[in-house]
Amino acid sequence: MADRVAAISAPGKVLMAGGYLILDSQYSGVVLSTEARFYSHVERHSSCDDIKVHSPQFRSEWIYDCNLQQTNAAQSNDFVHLALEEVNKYLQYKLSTSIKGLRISIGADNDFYSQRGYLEKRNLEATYENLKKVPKINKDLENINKTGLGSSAALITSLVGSLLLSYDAITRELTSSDLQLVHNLAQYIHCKAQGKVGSGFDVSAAVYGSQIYSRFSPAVIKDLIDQPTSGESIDAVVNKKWDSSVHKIRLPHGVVMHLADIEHGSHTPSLVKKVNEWRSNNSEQAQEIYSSLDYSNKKLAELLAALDVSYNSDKDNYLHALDHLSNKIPSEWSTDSNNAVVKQFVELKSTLSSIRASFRNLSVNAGVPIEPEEQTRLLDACSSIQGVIGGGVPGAGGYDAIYLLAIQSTVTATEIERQWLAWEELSVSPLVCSEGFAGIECYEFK
Ligand SMILES: Nc1ncnc2c1ncn2[C@@H]1O[C@H](COP(=O)(O)OP(=O)(O)OP(=O)(O)O)[C@@H](O)[C@H]1O
Ligand SMILES: C[C@@](O)(CCOP(=O)(O)O)CC(=O)O
Repeated sequence: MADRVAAISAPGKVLMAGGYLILDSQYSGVVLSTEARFYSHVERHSSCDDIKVHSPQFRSEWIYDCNLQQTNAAQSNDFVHLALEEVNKYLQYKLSTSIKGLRISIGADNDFYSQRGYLEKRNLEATYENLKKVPKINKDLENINKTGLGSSAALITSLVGSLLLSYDAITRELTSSDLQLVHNLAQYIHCKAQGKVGSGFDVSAAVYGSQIYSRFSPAVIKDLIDQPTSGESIDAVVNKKWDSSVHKIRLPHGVVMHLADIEHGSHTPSLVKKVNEWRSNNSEQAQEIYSSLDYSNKKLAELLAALDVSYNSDKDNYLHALDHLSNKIPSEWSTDSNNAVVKQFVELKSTLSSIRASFRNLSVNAGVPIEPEEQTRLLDACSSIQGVIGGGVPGAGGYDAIYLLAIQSTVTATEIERQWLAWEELSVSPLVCSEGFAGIECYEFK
């Protein structure tokens, strides 16, 4: 019997707008958290000292002694190990307690990993219906192929959160100071585990949910990254307010995100390296493209907020506008309407298309396939489906994935799925999750 149980989940992320720009703190990005979540369940047992971490999807268990040395032969998991070590140092310094006697279980919703192999083996197509029938936290994966939802950020965030909760370093209410602590600890642990300091939007989405994000200065965590850490040095960094900024947003009422995983992937760090090199050698041209991207990214954020206001101030008119648009193919949407909400939706459509145009411009000029031609053809075809507002390549782009925003309707969802599954140039398959809005949450373990 466990003496104590703590369980915290954290969502995945989709960076709709702001890829590359958000590496620079003067720009912001629009990031949505997903319904797909990562779960960490921690049991405390006074009858033992060792720590066992079980991951059914990785079909692995990692066992550590009370000095956090791994004692079993499983291939080490640096993300899990570092999270345990750093939280332990923090708790020893802050609460004079060491972590020991733990049974931890970590699992992710299926969308974090491609389920194609599992379905193929059963001669099933990757339709929404079949994907929804795959057993929750499916263990039967021959290969773990990530879909780009940010598994390591969600893993570290949920694990750090549930460890802190286990030792009462945060509360079940998840107050703003609790969230700040989980964010700051998870953020630097994730950077350290990945061996690079990115913008941190993935950990921020895992903690706070859908948001407009601008990054923290890397200098904030420099000491923790460059040197061996101690409880004192960790405490000095994690218990202060950082200079990142988070403004909550959500998708407007009646709008859903459709995500597709593309089999042919891209290596994000190489894309980032090439874009940064090009930017430093072509500063004037880069500034022009970054400014136009920034303009459209900000416009997107403004429109999402404005549509939310429109819905809350006059629901009938808003629903009427949605109904009107959902019955038309996108090329027939027109700003001529005298309905202000229709105009906002038409602007949303053209803003998504401007973001894509600027990304293509960046692709051509930097010589980096951010929206490769294959994705252009796919996105163009999807953008002409009735009820689809627009879409793009999330995050760093490349061949990994696409997202679409669409008016919520079964007819539209069915047509999107049909088109993806029939697409021949690329192997495209849907994920089942849409936007989730929320960040970390306590959950009851069943
Ligand atoms: N279910 C899991 N169980 C244990 N460890 C996991 C699990 N999921 C992810 N991890 C850890 O996260 C690491 C992957 O992190 P990495 O930073 O390479 O991917 P990522 O950028 O988060 O991927 P993506 O955004 O595509 O999901 C794995 O090597 C493993 O250590
Ligand atoms: C290119 C970049 O801005 C976004 C990468 O996003 P993703 O991992 O492709 O979802 C890098 C970063 O923000 O750390």
